[in-house]
Amino acid sequence: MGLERNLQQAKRIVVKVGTSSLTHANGLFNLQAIDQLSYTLSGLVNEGKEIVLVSSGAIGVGMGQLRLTQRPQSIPEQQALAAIGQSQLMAVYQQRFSLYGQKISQVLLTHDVLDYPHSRANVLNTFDTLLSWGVIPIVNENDTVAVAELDHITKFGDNDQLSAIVATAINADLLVMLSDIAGFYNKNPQKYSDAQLITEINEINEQTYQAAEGSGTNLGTGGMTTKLKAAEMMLAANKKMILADGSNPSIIFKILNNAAIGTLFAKK
Ligand SMILES: Nc1ncnc2c1ncn2[C@@H]1O[C@H](COP(=O)(O)OP(=O)(O)O)[C@@H](O)[C@H]1O
Ligand SMILES: N[C@@H](CCC(=O)OP(=O)(O)O)C(=O)O
Repeated sequence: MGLERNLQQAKRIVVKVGTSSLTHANGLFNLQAIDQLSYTLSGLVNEGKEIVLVSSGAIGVGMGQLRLTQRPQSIPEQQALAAIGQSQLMAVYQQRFSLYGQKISQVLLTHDVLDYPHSRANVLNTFDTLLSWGVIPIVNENDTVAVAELDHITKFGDNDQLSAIVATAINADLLVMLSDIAGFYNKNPQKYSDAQLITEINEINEQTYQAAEGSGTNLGTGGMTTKLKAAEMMLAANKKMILADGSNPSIIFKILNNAAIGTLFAKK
């Protein structure tokens, strides 16, 4: 028997959306997904929820603008693409959210700013103020500066872990991670047709990581490994995370009504 989900009680919610949910394979906007996302998150704010959106997509949108079909290998080119794509992404969000009278804001962060007390306090004060005003902060990694000295390949461009860092720092009740897949499977479903969806995970161990592989697309970055790391952070903070299919973001309404959707990560 799984846990009672009890997600209707979640008040402060972080929603993370990956590149693969926001853009088509050719790098152009998935307008249906963005429209649904704007509508859904605005509706939740109207219900009294506090919503933070962690949105990837800057590099993918930048690639679409320059008509590139392959993600460049070099970090400076990826950073330049992110700089191009981020403003375009925000322009589209601004337009779509304004249809619902919803105010949004841009918050660009690096993973480490929450490690230092001074910058952490500034970031948390900003989030608290925006949320108290009913504004949705739209967070992305500050890709121009986000190159960790030692291991930029895994640290650069990882909004999965950033979303969990933000969710735990602002004491969110729930992280909803939307991806291009229905949830966490016992093996990579892009490779194995008999892979099975796991509906609930209470503990993450070596075996869980063994089932997680990299991204299936040209645009996604972390694949399942970084999503599991995010889930591990949420569990350690005794918070919940749901991993679900983001092709139709209004799925969040069903998730908050405790429908049996996606994979729930929660401590027993
Ligand atoms: N065990 C697994 N369960 C589900 N998906 C997996 C698994 N292992 C690897 N994957 C891959 O991870 C992909 C999702 O990660 P990613 O492409 O980075 O998405 P996003 O852009 O949403 O961050 C899936 O489409 C799938 O190809
Ligand atoms: N910050 C970068 C990428 C971040 C990232 O984690 O991408 P994804 O795996 O699609 O969630 C961007 O906006 O393109």
